[in-house]
Amino acid sequence: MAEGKHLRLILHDFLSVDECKELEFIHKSSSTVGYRPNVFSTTLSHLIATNCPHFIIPFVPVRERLKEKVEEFFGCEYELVVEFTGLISWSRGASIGWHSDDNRSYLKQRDFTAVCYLNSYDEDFKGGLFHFQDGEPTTVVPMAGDVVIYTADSCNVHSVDEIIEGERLTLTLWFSRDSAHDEDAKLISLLSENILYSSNSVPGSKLFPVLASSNMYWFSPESVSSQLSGFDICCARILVLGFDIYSSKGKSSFSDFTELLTEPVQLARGNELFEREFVNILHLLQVVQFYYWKASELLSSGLEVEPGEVIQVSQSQQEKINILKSLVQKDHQLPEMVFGCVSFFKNLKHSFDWEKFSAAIASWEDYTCRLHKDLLMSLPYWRTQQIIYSVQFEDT
Ligand SMILES: O=C(O)CCC(=O)C(=O)O
Ligand SMILES: [Fe+2]
Repeated sequence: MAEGKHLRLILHDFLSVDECKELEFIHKSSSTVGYRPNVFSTTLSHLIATNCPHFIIPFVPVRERLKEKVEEFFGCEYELVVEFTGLISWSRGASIGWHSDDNRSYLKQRDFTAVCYLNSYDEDFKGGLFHFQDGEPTTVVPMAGDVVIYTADSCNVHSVDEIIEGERLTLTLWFSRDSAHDEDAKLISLLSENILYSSNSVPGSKLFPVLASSNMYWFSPESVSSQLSGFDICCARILVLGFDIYSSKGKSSFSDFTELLTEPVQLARGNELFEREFVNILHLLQVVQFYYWKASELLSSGLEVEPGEVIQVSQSQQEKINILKSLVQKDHQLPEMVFGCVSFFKNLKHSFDWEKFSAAIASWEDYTCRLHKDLLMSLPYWRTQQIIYSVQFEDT
């Protein structure tokens, strides 16, 4: 049992670089606008709701190791349940003042907190230092792979400085002694519904994401909460990387852009249009984010790649691209201010390659199929044990 009043633990390099990057990929392709201004989040139940239950697989070993650490440090082996797991990112303007994590009546079940940093102070974002009000250490500098663990009560009052630039990303978990707040039980029940009553039960079936309601993706600047300002975050994450989005649908259906994004879309860059269609904007976003996650190894993956045809954007296609752009972002500077980190995007814009992008499509399919297979094999064990854990299979 740890000593002292301010029970806290800081572990360096608890997560590997690969684990951080994979979770970053999941967040950047699945997040919704969060519970506070300039905050975005990805919960596990949201992944299930948007037909991406397989994205839960990369969380499993990390959750397991964190729970073990917390139980060991606080001397409560086998007593805790995970109450909440989420990827949370904060962009420019986000901050939180002094608080403890159980400071609302509906949060009293929270006993312990673990915050894993998935990217780094100064490199990926500016601002965003973490402070404890009392005791040592007073300041934690977020660095990718590090984790800070503390009691959720008033012994560990803390705050986070305002983000000045970039997007600060964490994997945050809360643990509880109260089994009525067990996240696993809820997730297993949602997973069972998702898998058992859909075509997702077929191994190798293609898993395409399904969009949640459009307001979950609409970012509004603080104080203005209408569709007169702001932007769609799925589109914006693609546009800030220097791409354009094309939908072949006629102008008449542009009146409701949200409908448009649930239908097939294509990717353009400069005056080039990639001919292959994606089933919806989330599918396109996943592949684009996958490209940037895996860029350095894509052409050596050994997968058979069907090269996508690239054609010149015609004038009428360009018009549709422009109309769509003006619908999904009311203010052109805002997305770059929210998601941008100037030096990073400058480098990205120069190194894009369509051949690699075709490889990313094949590699993304392979990746999702592997996760899906893992999920289908694990779920029966999870259902029996009522716990989400890493099941060891002989051939994997
Ligand atoms: O992200 C962090 O460093 C801590 C965030 C926090 O205090 C909270 O979400 O309650
Ligand atoms: Fe907190």
